[in-house]
Amino acid sequence: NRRNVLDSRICFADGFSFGVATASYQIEGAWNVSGKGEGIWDRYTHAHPEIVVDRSNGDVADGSYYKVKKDVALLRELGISFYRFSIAWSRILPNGLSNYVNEDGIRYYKELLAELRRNHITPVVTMYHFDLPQSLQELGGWTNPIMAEYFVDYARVLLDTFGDEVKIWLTFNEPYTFCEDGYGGIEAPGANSSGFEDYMCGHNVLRAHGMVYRMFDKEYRKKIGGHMGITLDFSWLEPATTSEEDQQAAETARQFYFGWFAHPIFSKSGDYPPIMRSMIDANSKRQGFYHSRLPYFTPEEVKMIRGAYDFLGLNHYTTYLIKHGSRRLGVQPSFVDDMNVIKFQKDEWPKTNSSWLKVVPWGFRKALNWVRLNYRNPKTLITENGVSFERGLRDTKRVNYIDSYLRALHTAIHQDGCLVVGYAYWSFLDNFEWTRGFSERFGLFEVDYQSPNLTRTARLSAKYYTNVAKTGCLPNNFADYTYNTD
Ligand SMILES: O=S(=O)(O)CCCN1CCN(CCO[C@@H]2O[C@H](CO)[C@@H](O)[C@H](O)[C@H]2O)CC1
Repeated sequence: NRRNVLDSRICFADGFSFGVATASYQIEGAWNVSGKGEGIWDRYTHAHPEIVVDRSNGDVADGSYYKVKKDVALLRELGISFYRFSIAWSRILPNGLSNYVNEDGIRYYKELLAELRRNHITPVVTMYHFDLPQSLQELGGWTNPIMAEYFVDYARVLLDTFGDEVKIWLTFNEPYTFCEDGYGGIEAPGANSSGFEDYMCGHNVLRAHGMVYRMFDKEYRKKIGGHMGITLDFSWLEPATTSEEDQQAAETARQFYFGWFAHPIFSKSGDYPPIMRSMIDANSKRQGFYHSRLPYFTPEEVKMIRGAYDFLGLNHYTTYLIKHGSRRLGVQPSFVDDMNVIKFQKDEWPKTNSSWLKVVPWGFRKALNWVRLNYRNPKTLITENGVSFERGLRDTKRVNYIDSYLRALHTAIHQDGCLVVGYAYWSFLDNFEWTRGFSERFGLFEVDYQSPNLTRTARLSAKYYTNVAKTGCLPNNFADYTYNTD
């Protein structure tokens, strides 16, 4: 056992696993190498460099495509037990369709998986982390229902090709983010028609997820075994005051931001959250539409999607306050208008290098308990939690963030009974932070983008995290401050 009775450290259960996470477009580079097809983030950053604060892109990024051996050696040094990464759809199927498989793309991921196996590191693979093949976006992308079928074809190629080595699969990373910010906002593909295409995107992503899970469950599980889930992002949403209105507004916001995708899959009844259904139907009617802007599932689809999980992948970074909104008439239909709440953060909450990311560990505990209570305590893997701070190797603030969030997680598990089986820190390396480019660094390892071989250097947080991963306990001598965790 890890500890003796006088040991004051906080320790996680022996079976609890620590890992790190990355995503293909953010680290690989080699955007047009060895047969890889163009993806929507390649197109978007090349056509609209101004959308990224430092006008950078993922053409080169961390060059991870060329650094498999070196990077897995760093993972080994970190002492982590699993590595979450994503596969670039257009590296496997350059034009998105399964009629042409790019063998070199297969080779790259086979090489990575072999290196991980040699180092006894378990792979956790995300099938889709925002990087849709551009050729499929030209067909309307996720707003086109046929995209679900194309995703099933892609998933089948992945399961056939990698199913003997990969036992933990995530279909999607953060559908809220790529549907709302992508089809309703400024991220790729930049459709920017919120209130319409974001709901179409979400509808087809949920269908795609359900179809792939049922295929996995029926055709692959007995052959290759394994577990399949989906990763959802859940910022905790706290009522700004104890008023009935604000408490109602916070619950509505949780259902719109998280329940949009969690309720159809993890709730007992399935389908969209009732509050989303009723508010969007009513708003659409009032706005003169014959059909609700939120599509309807058929009864068969509700059944297919409900319970389509072995575990929940949960990303959590921060917390917001929610106030009730005042009904605004005549505005452009949008997700935010449908929800009709005011979202903000307290000025005194500790800041980071990302404007949206405030350090609020107690929100992590609340989010986990809301999941436990609303979805019957599903087996949960924390697939991302992390923080951006200014550059520098002595990143004590990042150590304090991780230490405080792990304390909140420990309380949620050991006091509240949340069934969390592991934790991945975001991110292994500094990487391309979407519209924030390389200006916001999340890595345990600093990447020197000026150096020709993109040198990786361990920060203090890498040493802290190695101690945690190897002992399963929070060391007493690293963090010099604990943020409020209750
Ligand atoms: O509030 S603002 O309007 O100023 C912009 C908010 C943009 N958000 C940021 C948080 N992200 C969820 C986490 O997103 C995750 O976290 C990591 C760090 O961001 C990303 O690198 C990962 O790819 C992603 O999975 C969703 C998009």
